[in-house]
Amino acid sequence: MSERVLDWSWRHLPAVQQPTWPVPEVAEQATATLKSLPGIVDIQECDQLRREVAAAADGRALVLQAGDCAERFDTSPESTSATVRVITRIAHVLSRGVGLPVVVIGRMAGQFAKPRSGATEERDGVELPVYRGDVINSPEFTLAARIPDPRRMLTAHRAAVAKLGLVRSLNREMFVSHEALLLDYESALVRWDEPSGRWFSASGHLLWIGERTRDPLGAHVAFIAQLANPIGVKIGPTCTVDEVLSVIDRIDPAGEPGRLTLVARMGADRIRTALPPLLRAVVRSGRHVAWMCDPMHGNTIKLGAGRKTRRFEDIAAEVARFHETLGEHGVAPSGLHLELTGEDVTECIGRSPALSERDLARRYETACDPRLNRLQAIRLVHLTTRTFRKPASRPALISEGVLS
Ligand SMILES: O=C[C@H](O)[C@H](O)COP(=O)(O)O
Ligand SMILES: C=C(OP(=O)(O)O)C(=O)O
Ligand SMILES: [Mn+2]
Repeated sequence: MSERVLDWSWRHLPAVQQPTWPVPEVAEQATATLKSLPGIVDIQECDQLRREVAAAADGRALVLQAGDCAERFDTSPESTSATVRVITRIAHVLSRGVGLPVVVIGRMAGQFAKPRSGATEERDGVELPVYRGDVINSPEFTLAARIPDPRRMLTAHRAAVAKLGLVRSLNREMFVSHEALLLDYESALVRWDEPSGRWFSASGHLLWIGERTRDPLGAHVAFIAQLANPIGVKIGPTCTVDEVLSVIDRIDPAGEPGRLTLVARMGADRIRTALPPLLRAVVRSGRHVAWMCDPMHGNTIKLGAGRKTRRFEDIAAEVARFHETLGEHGVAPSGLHLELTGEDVTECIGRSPALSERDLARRYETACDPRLNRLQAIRLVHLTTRTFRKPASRPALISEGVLS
């Protein structure tokens, strides 16, 4: 990390979920331009966030990371304001409810790239390349919209700068984050900090690696390991003990406080079996990371018409079971990772606040995954404060055999 030459050997490692640009020269021009542009965030703020995540890892604070699944270039300022307002509000509810300071991080100002389950999408017998986020293509169901366009990387930079300005005018302590998925974009926004002798990503304060790109031997992990920013890694129910320990070794070899957050996204029905072996292995290995709960991505279901939704009850149950599991292992819960919007959308269903399958047609506006609306987000955080518990002490757990 302290060499002034960035290691590009990750370019030779397997990189999944990348677009094939139709004209590679246009992509090269776009990334050359990106490299010459000012960064979006500075390293002092990234360092500040790392210290705050370290407090969350120690149980002295909580992190609330939230925003759209797929952020759009053309999100209106009114819609952004509504989302920042609801995030700010639930951060207060959480803070008051658990009696800890809450660190607020938007999935914003750069959340423009989406990993997908399939390369194509079919509608009425027509098959087109899948939408991969505004930085790559556009969601309209036409061939022209779905062809990857590398010039979108420059639009993403402009949109992120504008969004960060707006977000900061609404909530000055707020940080921004996104999935570091599109390696051409991310690598063009790496900057050198001369005073501290470190490389960092100027594309967002915290970057995370998704469930589909967390291969410890893959390009994403090798790339991100060189950056000084706080880093998140999503872990799903198929993650093995070896994988999680290897990811920690690669991204946080020095055990730096606040450096690494593991974001569990297991699903309400799998968290009680999938998370304990990983937690135990990490605790026993003596590594100290922050543990957050993403109760969204393990609970996506597809309804008849192919529309994705999530049941509010499953989301709330996963948070409760996350708290229960961490409590049993003497580990402090470090916070929540949510997909939400301040708009009154009808994308997730549930009994309270009541929304049924029939309501989905009314305001289903997400470009990728179903988000909590304002009332659902507020209700979820109230429920979260009820099941949150500070961990019992380690010696008690060892004598009970939980950590033996
Ligand atoms: O946001 C997460 C992923 O991009 C999303 O869950 C994948 O969705 P898909 O299964 O529709 O491709
Ligand atoms: C793609 C996402 O999540 P995961 O990698 O956990 O599926 C996401 O956060 O939108
Ligand atoms: Mn998503």
